[in-house]
Amino acid sequence: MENGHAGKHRVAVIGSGNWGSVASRLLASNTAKLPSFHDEVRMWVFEETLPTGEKLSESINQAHENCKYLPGIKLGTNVIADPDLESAVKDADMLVFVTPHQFVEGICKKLVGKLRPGVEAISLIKGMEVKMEGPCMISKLITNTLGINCCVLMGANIANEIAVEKFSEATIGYREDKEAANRWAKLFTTPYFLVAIVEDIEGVELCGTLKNVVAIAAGLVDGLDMGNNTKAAIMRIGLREMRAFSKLLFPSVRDNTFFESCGVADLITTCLGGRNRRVAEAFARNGGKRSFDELEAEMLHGQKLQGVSTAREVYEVLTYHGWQELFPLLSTVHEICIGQLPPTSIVEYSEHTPNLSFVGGSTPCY
Ligand SMILES: NC(=O)c1ccc[n+]([C@@H]2O[C@H](COP(=O)([O-])OP(=O)(O)OC[C@H]3O[C@@H](n4cnc5c(N)ncnc54)[C@H](O)[C@@H]3O)[C@@H](O)[C@H]2O)c1
Ligand SMILES: O=P(O)(O)OC[C@H](O)CO
Repeated sequence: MENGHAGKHRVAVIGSGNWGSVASRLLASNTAKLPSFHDEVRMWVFEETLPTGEKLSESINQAHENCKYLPGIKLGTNVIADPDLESAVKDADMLVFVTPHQFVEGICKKLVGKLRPGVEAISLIKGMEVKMEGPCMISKLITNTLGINCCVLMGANIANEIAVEKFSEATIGYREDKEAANRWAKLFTTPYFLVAIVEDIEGVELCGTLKNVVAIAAGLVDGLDMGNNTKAAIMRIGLREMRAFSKLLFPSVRDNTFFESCGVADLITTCLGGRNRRVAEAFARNGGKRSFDELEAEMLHGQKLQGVSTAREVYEVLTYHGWQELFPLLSTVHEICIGQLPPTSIVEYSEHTPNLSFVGGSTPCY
């Protein structure tokens, strides 16, 4: 990879929410130490005005802290907030995408023709888009729009825990270019953040995407006070549907990927401590009478859920293929989110759960 900066790579982070800020902090701690990287990490900020009247980007650069999305944590003096997307990426040869998935397509369109030649990307975004042609993973959207290689990094990574350097693992998914994956792993690895690489980009990205739908289901059972056994059942059925759905979309997806941090570990941490779970619990406690949008705004103060929109996107794919009955958990979550079913339905479908063992097994049924 040619970087044109006297051998040093320049990193830019596109996104400055909760995980975007933590990822910038982690990367900046490494770029300051590693000789093959330029110290500065430029972080694109979707600009907003704080209640004090100050601009968020100015506040970050003054206090070295993102007081809205990661209060109380110093990011490092080498994290530079930049509200101008074009200027944030102009010198970078390593781009980290970490915005809520619903914004990435618009961002990519703005970046067309603005990147340095040979730039590489990684997506930390958990989500997908559904197009006329079918589902499109975010890494593919980045590659298709910008014509650049894009790996993914997913895992059991609740940002607030990584912000205070509690031990976590993560998984980088790549397609063919192992050297690029290793470069990203070097940039992300710290003693408290251990990264493995896996040649299964779709498997890794679908794990990170689909677990958010299962987390909504886990939150619903918490809100219904169903207890740990029910939640464990939801997680087991959810994992099984995640694997089956992934393999139907991409037969190359590997079973082993579900045993990496991006798979079972992320599913567990999200169903125990994530935002999707928390808001879904409140939704069930309110008997489904207050919408997810309303609860998200009230509880997350600008942070975004990915599970509700992902449930809708997955449902579109299931409906298109006539697969709803094969994926009762994934389908039911969407039907509850849009108010078509009550929250209690989350445990009512399970007796009809079909046998999904055919997917990737010896008895294909279609
Ligand atoms: N927070 C976590 O613990 C965590 C961990 C792993 C992965 N992720 C994933 O990372 C991605 C980003 O999440 P996050 O936690 O950094 O964000 P967030 O939910 O904390 O913050 C929302 C972000 O969206 C920005 N935004 C609002 N409107 C926008 C617009 N119109 N255009 C562009 N940006 C806009 C806000 O400025 C803010 O930076 C998501 O896909 C999420 O699933 C999050
Ligand atoms: O808080 P959530 O539900 O968006 O989940 C955060 C991360 O994806 C956990 O790995």
